[in-house]
Amino acid sequence: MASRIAVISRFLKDVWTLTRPYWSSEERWAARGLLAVIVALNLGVVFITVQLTEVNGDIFNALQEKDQGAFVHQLLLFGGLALAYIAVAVYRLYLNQMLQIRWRRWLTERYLGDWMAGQTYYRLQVTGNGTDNPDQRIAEDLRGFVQLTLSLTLGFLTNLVTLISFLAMLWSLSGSLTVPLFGMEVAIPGYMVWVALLYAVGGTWLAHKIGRPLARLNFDQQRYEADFRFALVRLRENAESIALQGGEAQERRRFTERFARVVDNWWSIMRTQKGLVWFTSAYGQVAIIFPLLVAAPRYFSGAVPLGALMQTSQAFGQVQEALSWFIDGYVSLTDWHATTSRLIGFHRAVEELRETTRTAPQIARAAGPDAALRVEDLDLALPQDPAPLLRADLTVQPGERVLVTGASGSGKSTLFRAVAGIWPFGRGRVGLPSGAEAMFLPQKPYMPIGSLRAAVTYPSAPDAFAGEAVREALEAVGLPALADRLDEDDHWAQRLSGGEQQRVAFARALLHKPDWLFLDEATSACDPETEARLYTLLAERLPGTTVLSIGHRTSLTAFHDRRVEVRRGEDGVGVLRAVQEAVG
Ligand SMILES: Nc1ncnc2c1ncn2[C@@H]1O[C@H](COP(=O)(O)OP(=O)(O)OP(=O)(O)O)[C@@H](O)[C@H]1O
Repeated sequence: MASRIAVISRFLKDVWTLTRPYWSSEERWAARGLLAVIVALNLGVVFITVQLTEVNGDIFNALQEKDQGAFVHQLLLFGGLALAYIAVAVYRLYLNQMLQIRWRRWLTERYLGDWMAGQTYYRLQVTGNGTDNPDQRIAEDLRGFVQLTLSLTLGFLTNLVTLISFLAMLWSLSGSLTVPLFGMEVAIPGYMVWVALLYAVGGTWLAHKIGRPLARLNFDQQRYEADFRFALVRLRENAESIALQGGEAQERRRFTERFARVVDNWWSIMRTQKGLVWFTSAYGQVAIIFPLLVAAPRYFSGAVPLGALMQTSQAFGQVQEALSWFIDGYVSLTDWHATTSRLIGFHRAVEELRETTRTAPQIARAAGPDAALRVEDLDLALPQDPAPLLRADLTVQPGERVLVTGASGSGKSTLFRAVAGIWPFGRGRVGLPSGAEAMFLPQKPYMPIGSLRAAVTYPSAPDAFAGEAVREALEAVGLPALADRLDEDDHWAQRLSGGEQQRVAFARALLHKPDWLFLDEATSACDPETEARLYTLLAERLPGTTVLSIGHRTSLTAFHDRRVEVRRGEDGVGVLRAVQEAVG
């Protein structure tokens, strides 16, 4: 019990951690004002429903009495109330949705900010610390959290007020019932209240018993559908590799397996729902007659008029509905709990990452006294393993062209990541001169989806360079045919060949004219002539740019002033050493 309380209080704390920031943000007054209006409208709906029920009773009384004047009067009253109800119901939903989107927009901005700041998105991925699918957290869970938090809290308030109002109405309508018990006459005051409570609690309990597996089954269904969809997306993303290797049979088997789970689970949902609908339909039908049946004796005895009978029946229905909300609410609560837990997991992972970034030993970034790149006493490590992967000491003077070589997996790309400042794992110092413009060209350049112009000018905006300059850069790297397609939208990563994508990246470098250019096997997909042409272009067009390349081909040495190589030291750790050879 104590541990259960601890779990609940921890969960509520988590909810508070997620909820508080918006309600105390710069938007707080607008948000609180909007919430106050929505609460008032919700209470307004309950109030008007109570009034409507009473007018409804009076209409039947007028009918019974054949009092046409009173009948018309009550009808007009009913019409006025119904109009008010419609207006309140419309704005209750409209303002609720307005608050949802404002809150969600604020939270999304904040989560996106946290995710992008300090390359958190990258570090979370390389450290792999338990936050799967951050995209789902930001796109779906934030929406779910906002929607469920509002619907649960407002639902709680509205149903509580409805329950109290209609219980009071039922109490005043039902009078007391006298039942013979052990030869005595026992009076049960407000007996309809007890009957309604029994009926609602009993019925909902039975529905809960029959439909209980549904919560789990629905949860599983979402997961199986997502797994199936993900397998299809993987095929689309890796279409070429799979087609080349003839992996269709394997993939097809995977699809069939995953889809079979979707179908199996669906059958279980169907069976459970069938049982539930048998019950709920019967329960719903009986609910129309049941209160009439129970209250009828007092009507026939003349104790209450027809209107009171009808009003009793309506109030009974409202009580039953409100109570069912409380008992059924567990499904939404489970959903809310899962969503909140996923969001809080993401929030914690980001906080922890920030904390370790602040406190854990890591590679220091410090610009040296001059304009050189300095890598000093660097011990590169992996995120999960503090043992050194590569030791490096390197100074590169401005204007130099240096080639880095070494065995596959020896840590060359990781060294570049450290120089770029996105790899903090390890010790030592790395410093690029402050204010220097650096550009990194990886082996597989990123191609944003959109126009070719946007792909060539990336990471600057598409209009950052004159159209003529962009066209000229594409022609220079040997892609004249693309120069006329700058405004064509496409999935360029799939449309262009590997070598063409690498040439687009070179065109980027020509446009941006960085002071420092880092090339990580940036010409590996090009033929030797194209590679030579690209490096010659760099020398001609960017004579002042310092170049540091990673590459395996010996032909690359001709385009560099010197070469450094990663070699395995006596202790098995890679060490970066200068290679004495005539190059250039
Ligand atoms: N996020 C990571 N978590 C664990 N290990 C990693 C991670 N990133 C890289 N590694 C490992 O670090 C080692 C060095 O990788 P790196 O990419 O720097 O090698 P490389 O010298 O550039 O290789 P190649 O020449 O094949 O490109 C590899 O063994 C790789 O598996």
